[in-house]
Amino acid sequence: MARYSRGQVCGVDNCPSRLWKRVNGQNVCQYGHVNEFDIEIDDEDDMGNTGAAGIPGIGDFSRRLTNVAGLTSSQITRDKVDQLSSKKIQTRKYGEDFKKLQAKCFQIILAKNSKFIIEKLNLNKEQGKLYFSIVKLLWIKTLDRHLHKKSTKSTNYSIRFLVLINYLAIIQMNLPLYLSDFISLTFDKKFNIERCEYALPRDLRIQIPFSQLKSFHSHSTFNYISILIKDQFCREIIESNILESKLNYYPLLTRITLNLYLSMDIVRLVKNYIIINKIDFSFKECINKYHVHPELKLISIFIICTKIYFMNNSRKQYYQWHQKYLLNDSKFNSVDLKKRILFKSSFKDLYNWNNQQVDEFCDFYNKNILPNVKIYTNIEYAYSCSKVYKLNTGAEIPALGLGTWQSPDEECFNAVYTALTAGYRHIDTARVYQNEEAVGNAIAKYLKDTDTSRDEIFVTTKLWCTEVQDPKRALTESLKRLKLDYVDLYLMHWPVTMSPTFNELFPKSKDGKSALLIDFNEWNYVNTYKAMQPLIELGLTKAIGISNFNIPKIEYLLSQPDVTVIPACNQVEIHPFLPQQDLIDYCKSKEILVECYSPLGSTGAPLLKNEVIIQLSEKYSVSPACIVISWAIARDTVVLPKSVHDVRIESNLKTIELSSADVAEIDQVSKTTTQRVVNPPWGAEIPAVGLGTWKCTDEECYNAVKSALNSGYTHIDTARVYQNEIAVGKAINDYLIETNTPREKLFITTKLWSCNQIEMHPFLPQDNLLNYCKDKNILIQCYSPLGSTGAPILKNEILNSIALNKNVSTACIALSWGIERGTVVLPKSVNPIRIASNIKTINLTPKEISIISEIGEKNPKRVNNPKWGISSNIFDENSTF
Ligand SMILES: NC(=O)C1=CN([C@@H]2O[C@H](COP(=O)(O)OP(=O)(O)OC[C@H]3O[C@@H](n4cnc5c(N)ncnc54)[C@H](OP(=O)(O)O)[C@@H]3O)[C@@H](O)[C@H]2O)C=CC1
Ligand SMILES: O=C1Nc2ccccc2C1=O
Repeated sequence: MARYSRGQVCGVDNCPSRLWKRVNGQNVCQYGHVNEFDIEIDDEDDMGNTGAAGIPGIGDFSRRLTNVAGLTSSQITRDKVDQLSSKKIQTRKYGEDFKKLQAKCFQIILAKNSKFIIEKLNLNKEQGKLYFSIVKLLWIKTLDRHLHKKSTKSTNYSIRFLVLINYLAIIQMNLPLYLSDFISLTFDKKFNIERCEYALPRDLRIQIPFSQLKSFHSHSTFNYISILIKDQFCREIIESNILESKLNYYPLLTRITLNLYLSMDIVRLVKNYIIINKIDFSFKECINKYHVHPELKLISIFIICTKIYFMNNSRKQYYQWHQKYLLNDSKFNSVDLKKRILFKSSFKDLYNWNNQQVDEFCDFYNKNILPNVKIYTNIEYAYSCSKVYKLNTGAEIPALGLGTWQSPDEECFNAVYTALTAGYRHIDTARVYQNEEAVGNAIAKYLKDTDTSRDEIFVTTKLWCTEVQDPKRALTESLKRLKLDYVDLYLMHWPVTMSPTFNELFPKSKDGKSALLIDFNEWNYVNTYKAMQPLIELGLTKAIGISNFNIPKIEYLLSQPDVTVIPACNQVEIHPFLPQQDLIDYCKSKEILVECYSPLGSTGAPLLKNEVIIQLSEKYSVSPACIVISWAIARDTVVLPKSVHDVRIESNLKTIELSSADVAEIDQVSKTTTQRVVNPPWGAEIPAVGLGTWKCTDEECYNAVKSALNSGYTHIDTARVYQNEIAVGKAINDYLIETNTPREKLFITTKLWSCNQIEMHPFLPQDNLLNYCKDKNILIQCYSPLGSTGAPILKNEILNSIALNKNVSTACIALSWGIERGTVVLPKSVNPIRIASNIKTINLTPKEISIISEIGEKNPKRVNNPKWGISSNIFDENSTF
């Protein structure tokens, strides 16, 4: 029979045995625990220099943690569980057994917890091992005190104690994680501390007496924090182990300042601030009155002072500091210490470290590991955005909200719940997103789960274009889906009216190509807005607003006599590719808050691939999304990033303060890339007859345009090269004001110099080109439809005879021919009578059309052929010049 040999502590069920023997090729301890791993028997050291899987130094304890976590499945462990199960009634009677069981459970959770934190902080293998070593150190110390010393007072291990262990482990390591962050981390739904016994294997769980279950539970964040802070045990640890009853802020402050490579001037600044303002850092304060944790207090003051410091110094200094910080010092030779910690130190060493050694370790950690820790969102710079604006109603609106377009039901539910849990207080949805129900369910669940009051969350929905004629019914139905009594903001989604229906969201025109729109005169956005105004009084919404409105539309809306409520918001597409500064300035002047939709460039988030954005994200060590979102916040606009991924939802909430130079740099991005991503195919209409304006003086042009508009033209054609855009613009604007006509009733064309509007008239029918363009769905606009100066077309005998026959003018025949062929004609005239008559066209028979076309087919005549000074003819079909 094999003899027992002395080895490392077994650790399974906190078994203290060090005696091992080999049974059937496995190591079995004196109490029957089997260990699957190779154990160095006769190793004097508890941890030894040999660990699991051949990793030197650190590992055995981790292995023990994982062993008990049920991640291995040795037969003996199973037998032991069976044995416990069969004796469960008896086991429950024994307080001491329960204490051990609890300790074991906590150890399991601690292992899971630690793994979670390693994952969350994205620590690499080496960093993870270091982290584990500190957790182990604290855990063993605790076990030692509470279990092995067998104090007469019965000590239950509660979940708050366990959490505290992890937190203390973290602050010991100087990880950039503070109490509030940590607590929210523990409340992350991936790490469900509320019912943490469910983290245990079932067999173990059933061992917990019902009367003790509550020690595994926690109820609300608030309770949780207060218990955490009040708990006698925690106080003991805080006071005796980690910090004094009053935070000695000076070393911590110096350390932070040095770690961040900041000037020691900041230490002086903070110190003066603390002295002048008599800031108290005692823990008692925070324990008794639930004040801010002293560390957090210090950090806040530190941040404020650093900001003041940089504000009062040159920008250059800030850049120099930032470069230094980013570069870090790679020169620090740490090999020895690193070796010592990783390879030479045993558990015993760690256990016996004095304060100086722990400090040394922390310094090493800070200087060599921390700066390399690539945390997705830089906790040191990025903070959960808590900015709010005041609406013109007096209500507050959180600057950052969750977008939900293209978030299908189930994903949407998760996204909204995750967002609210992460701290979002603003959700944007719309009737047309077809997810109001999911949004409502998530909000309802969150409010119930967390006992949060409805008025803490800002909810926006939008009126869809098919329902604009009955906004009261539309909103009532939205509220039903949202399970809310009111929304905080109700927006007119688009200044567009579609054929009214509550059953279909996208009724199409007969050809199926475009949305089925209602004529502007029949119902337009002014009617819609007026119908929305009473919704506030009815209590269905706290505010109303608009979306997708440009300046002329807002101007027109506000100029209407019965528009009495200034829209609270205008939600429009804004991102660095489409900054719309003019619109923002205009809205600000009218006290309308701008909300930016598609802030990342919508589907596929194209903004995040932009070079300027990427460079800035590297400079600030944050994600590109953080830069784009922070830019919107810096411009005092609301921003609505959408995501259905938890990690993105959480990180999108964290914003940074960009320097004004960087904001200005992002403002310039649109100079190289301009892009509107949301442009629904509403299918704009183009009036078949437009007024041509080439070759007339400013005065003639002004009068001609005015006269044309007064006689019913809604289409005016001009061009940069006609040098009359100012006159055309003045005539149009005067007309709009005088007749109170909205801008969108008119169709205005201008041309980039060298555009491809073509010469086309009966002398130059260009059938090939016409058919080619028709095939490609390109609309032809005919310039010189009467043959330009002198109108030679009007002298043509064939045209004259047809005109005579039909009792109309020859001009009418030439223009009607153009329209019948599906082209736009642009006759120019400065004579009011001619202008008025040119808009009147008639139908021609196919025969008449082909007779007219034959005029030019036989002998085409071009009247406009500028001398470009090149050898080839620009109109030659074989020339690609
Ligand atoms: N009033 C209006 O007419 C309009 C309003 N809106 C509103 O604005 C909101 C936002 O606009 P939207 O067009 O959705 O687009 P966004 O600009 O918010 O971009 C969303 C896209 O970016 C991805 N994404 C989100 N966060 C990140 C990240 N951190 N890193 C990488 N990719 C990321 C998302 O993917 P994933 O989800 O897979 O994470 C999704 O593909 C809408 O959801 C809607 O509420 C939008 C358009 C029009
Ligand atoms: O919210 C919207 N997002 C969109 C994207 C494309 C077209 C229309 C819309 C919306 O109305």
